Amino acid sequence: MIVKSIFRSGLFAGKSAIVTGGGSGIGKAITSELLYLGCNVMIASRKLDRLENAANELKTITPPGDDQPKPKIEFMECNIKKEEQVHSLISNTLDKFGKLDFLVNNGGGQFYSPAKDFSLKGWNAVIETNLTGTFLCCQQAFNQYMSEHGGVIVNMVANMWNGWPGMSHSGAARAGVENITKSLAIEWAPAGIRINAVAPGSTIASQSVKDYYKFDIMGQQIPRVPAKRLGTVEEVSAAICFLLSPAAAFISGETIKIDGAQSLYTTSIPWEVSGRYQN
Ligand SMILES: CCCCC/C=C/C(=O)SCCNC(=O)CCNC(=O)[C@H](O)C(C)(C)COP(=O)(O)OP(=O)(O)OC[C@H]1O[C@@H](n2cnc3c(N)ncnc32)[C@H](O)[C@@H]1OP(=O)(O)O
Ligand SMILES: NC(=O)C1=CN([C@@H]2O[C@H](COP(=O)(O)OP(=O)(O)OC[C@H]3O[C@@H](n4cnc5c(N)ncnc54)[C@H](OP(=O)(O)O)[C@@H]3O)[C@@H](O)[C@H]2O)C=CC1
Repeated sequence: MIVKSIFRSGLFAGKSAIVTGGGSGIGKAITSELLYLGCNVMIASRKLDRLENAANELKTITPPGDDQPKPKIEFMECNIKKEEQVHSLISNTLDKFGKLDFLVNNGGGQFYSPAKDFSLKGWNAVIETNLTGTFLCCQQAFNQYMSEHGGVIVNMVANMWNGWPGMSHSGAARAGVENITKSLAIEWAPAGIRINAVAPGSTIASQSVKDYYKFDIMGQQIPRVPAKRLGTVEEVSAAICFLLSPAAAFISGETIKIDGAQSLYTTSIPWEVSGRYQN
């Protein structure tokens, strides 16, 4: 997978980024585009073998142009739910690259379930992954580096604007991420930090979605999207690179929806309200 970019070759030359969940799906597309633009990238998540495979695949990416230095890709295991592992992710990245300009909090996920069936363990797993994990990465990046040097952070949320029936744990977590994005945009502005979020519709045809959700959850969505098509991982990556770039120098605390106007039109899951609720 090599994502070409509409951005200027060398735009991020010499910069350094962390992409959580960078070994698959949207995260892999972001990593690919950052490398193409000259940025050194650390990818991190729970599954080391997948990270290693992705790093081997993506290490061949070279920015176009004879005068462009070749960016480096590194990988490490990190469960973003675990504070000590997040601490190590930031400190190892600083050891490898000497700096941390960009943090992309892409790692996350959930499982489909009616709210009445959640176990507390399942609820906590999703909140800790998406909300607490994103917060820990922001906090460690700030405390170990960005408080002194500035930086840019992009958080991943989802189409939870009208609730997220069937994924209400994740909707709650993502709404929390959207709100903390605003709080930190204000608290950390004096340090020269910008922090924004992107909200893909439930329509980004990543390989993992196809693998994980056994029924055709994506195909069902197409009639519910005004654009009448699914989105691509490259379209999410492009929005993130825009937010990381100087083109977005005066944008902070904002969330960009990448959903072909889906969120204006329907809820994000084909959920039918089928009669009166029965206990
Ligand atoms: C129309 C909508 C389309 C989709 C739009 C959105 C797409 C995406 O978000 S793309 C991302 C696709 N990938 C995923 O969503 C990842 C899949 N989920 C996971 O990897 C994990 O479940 C997790 C990240 C959400 C949590 O992982 P972890 O912290 O390691 O927790 P465990 O897997 O150990 O599970 C703990 C606990 O949670 C309950 N649980 C987990 N899976 C399910 C399930 N499929 N159904 C019901 N409950 C589940 C369960 O209680 C687990 O405990 P145990 O029973 O003791 O295992
Ligand atoms: N595809 C879509 O339509 C949408 C996706 N999103 C969100 O975008 C992000 C990327 O999704 P997508 O690429 O489609 O799916 P993926 O499943 O490919 O991406 C999720 C990534 O998060 C990583 N991850 C999950 N839990 C943890 C954890 N505890 N610690 C560290 N890393 C973790 C996974 O790696 P590993 O398993 O190795 O830990 C994986 O690389 C996710 O947050 C997803 O929820 C939001 C809206 C819609």
